[in-house]
Amino acid sequence: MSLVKLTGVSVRHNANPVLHNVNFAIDRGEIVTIVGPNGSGKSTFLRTIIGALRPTLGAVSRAQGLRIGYVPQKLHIDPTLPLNVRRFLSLPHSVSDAAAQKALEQAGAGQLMKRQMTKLSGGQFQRVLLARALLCNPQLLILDEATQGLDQPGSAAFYQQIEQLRRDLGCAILMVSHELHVVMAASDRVICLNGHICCEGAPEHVASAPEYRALFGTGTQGALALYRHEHNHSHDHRCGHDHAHDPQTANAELTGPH
Ligand SMILES: Nc1ncnc2c1ncn2[C@@H]1O[C@H](COP(=O)(O)OP(=O)(O)OP(=O)(O)O)[C@@H](O)[C@H]1O
Repeated sequence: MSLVKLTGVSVRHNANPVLHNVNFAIDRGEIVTIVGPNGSGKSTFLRTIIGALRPTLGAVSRAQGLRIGYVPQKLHIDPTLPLNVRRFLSLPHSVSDAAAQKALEQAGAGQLMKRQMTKLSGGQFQRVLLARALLCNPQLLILDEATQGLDQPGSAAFYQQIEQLRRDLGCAILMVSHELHVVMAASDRVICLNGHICCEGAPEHVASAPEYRALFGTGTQGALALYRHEHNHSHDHRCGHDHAHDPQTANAELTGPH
């Protein structure tokens, strides 16, 4: 059974339709990335999955007792507030030193326990948010533009950490990102959202889909290939070559264009 399943889900904000007839499921251990232009409903989609928003039509089902870890798009911390990482991880629920340290290590931030939150770099801050999401030992980890503001090497390192987490913890990962060239290489499946699911499939397939190209142009595919090439050299667990790309085959394998 899927961890979360959306069937015919539509969502309105006030009277405005934001999501229309969305069908989606994520299984254990999968990494799924949502891409889409600004205002296309990505955050609304994630908030519906978490249960923070109710669909106006359709149904959301979750595996019983599902544990979800959520890394938000932004988190503002009052710069005048003295708050170190250890105390931050105990908000709102107190956690042990051992649990806090373990979560930080899983997030690649094992040295940050005593640091002030407001003194962290952008990349360190995101890793602490990730550690906080890991405290519940999630079966599904959800990240909303988690690398906003990081430079490209910082983003690439962050997403490699995500892949490592999937290997170590076996959790499924659902993330939103604009950084297609970095994120797509780490994803099993990419969904292109623009109020509805325009197209979905393996990263290379979506990158060549007409619906995707209409929204994002054609420029990202070269960057994707470049990233994948570099990525393979630094990680010998992946296959060491790129697969020849045939747009016609790719399009044939896409599901659900509307
Ligand atoms: N709480 C709200 N009340 C009213 N309208 C909202 C609310 N939240 C979002 N919207 C509207 O719903 C639409 C989709 O917003 P959403 O934040 O889901 O898009 P997004 O794809 O995540 O955007 P971005 O890439 O800019 O973060 C937008 O038009 C937005 O203005």
